Amino acid sequence: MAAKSGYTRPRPLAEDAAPPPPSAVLYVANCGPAVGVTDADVRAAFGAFGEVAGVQAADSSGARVIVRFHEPAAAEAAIAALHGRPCDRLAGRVLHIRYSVPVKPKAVPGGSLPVALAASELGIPGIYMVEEFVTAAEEQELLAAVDSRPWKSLAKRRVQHYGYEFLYETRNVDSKQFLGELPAFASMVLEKITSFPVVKKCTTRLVDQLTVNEYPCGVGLSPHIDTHSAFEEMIFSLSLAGPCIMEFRKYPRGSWRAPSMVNGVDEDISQEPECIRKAIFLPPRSMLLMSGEGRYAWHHYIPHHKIDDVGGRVIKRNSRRVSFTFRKETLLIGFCYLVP
Ligand SMILES: O=C(O)CCC(=O)C(=O)O
Ligand SMILES: [Fe+2]
Repeated sequence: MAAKSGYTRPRPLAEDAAPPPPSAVLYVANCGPAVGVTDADVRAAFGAFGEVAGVQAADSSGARVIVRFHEPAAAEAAIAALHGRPCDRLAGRVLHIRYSVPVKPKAVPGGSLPVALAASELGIPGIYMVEEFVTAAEEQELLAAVDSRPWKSLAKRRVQHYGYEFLYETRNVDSKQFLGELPAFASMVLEKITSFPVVKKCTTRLVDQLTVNEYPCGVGLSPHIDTHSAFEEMIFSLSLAGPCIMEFRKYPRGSWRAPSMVNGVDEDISQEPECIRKAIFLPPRSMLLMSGEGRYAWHHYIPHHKIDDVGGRVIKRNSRRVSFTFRKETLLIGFCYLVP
């Protein structure tokens, strides 16, 4: 019996819910090869009510089938005659018959979510993105610099930490363990950061901690907010080598819980209850600034996709993505502010 009919069982009905609308397609339970009923038997039994267009397995149980008539009237007559009654043509077997419903197409992850190409389209206060923040030559230099240094392997990606070690277990920095100044290879980025369009004044150094993340093709990052108490307001993230989609999620008060850590990796809670979702495309060499509401009230998340739909254009993540995330540890006193 052929599978993949494109139809399935109607959901169990609440008492006051409307039943599936009448159609020419029936979902028939207690019927199929697992209970000794062949395709030909089904055709013979249902053919008495009209021409049968097809008989297919409803699922892998072997005991539920989809019967498609050409005419809805035939399906109606079959339900009236056979549902819940012994069927003579099937040796007295009692069938349970309902109208079937089409299988809902599986959503492409993030597929329905429009992806902004600019922060202004995203409309989250405090999120800014500058394209071509570094040149292609600078990008190559930065990649060569980190590739000549030791990576630390996590479950799905590799990281390097500078300034302060980031402790994934506590989502905090080890402020007692100063690893030293940010490396020389990062100074060109640091200079550019101080002239980032919205960053106006800074009484101390703007950033003092750098996490380099290397994501293999298709690997993302679970939804999180960088610990409020560990880092100051501005978090900069430079994308190199490959693009990604960054999704932002704002959860209604109280409905979000922090993902727990499993072997040093965030538990995937991407299927949590309703939230407002927005997404932006981060091309290689772009710099993202998360500040204010965008940094404190929205979780950021990189979906684990190999292919993304960006405004109808299919973007393949066929290379690694390396990000440089610059933050400021909260220990030192000083402040920077943003031009509104
Ligand atoms: O890879 C990125 O751009 C973001 C990294 C990030 O959110 C983090 O390390 O906390
Ligand atoms: Fe983050």
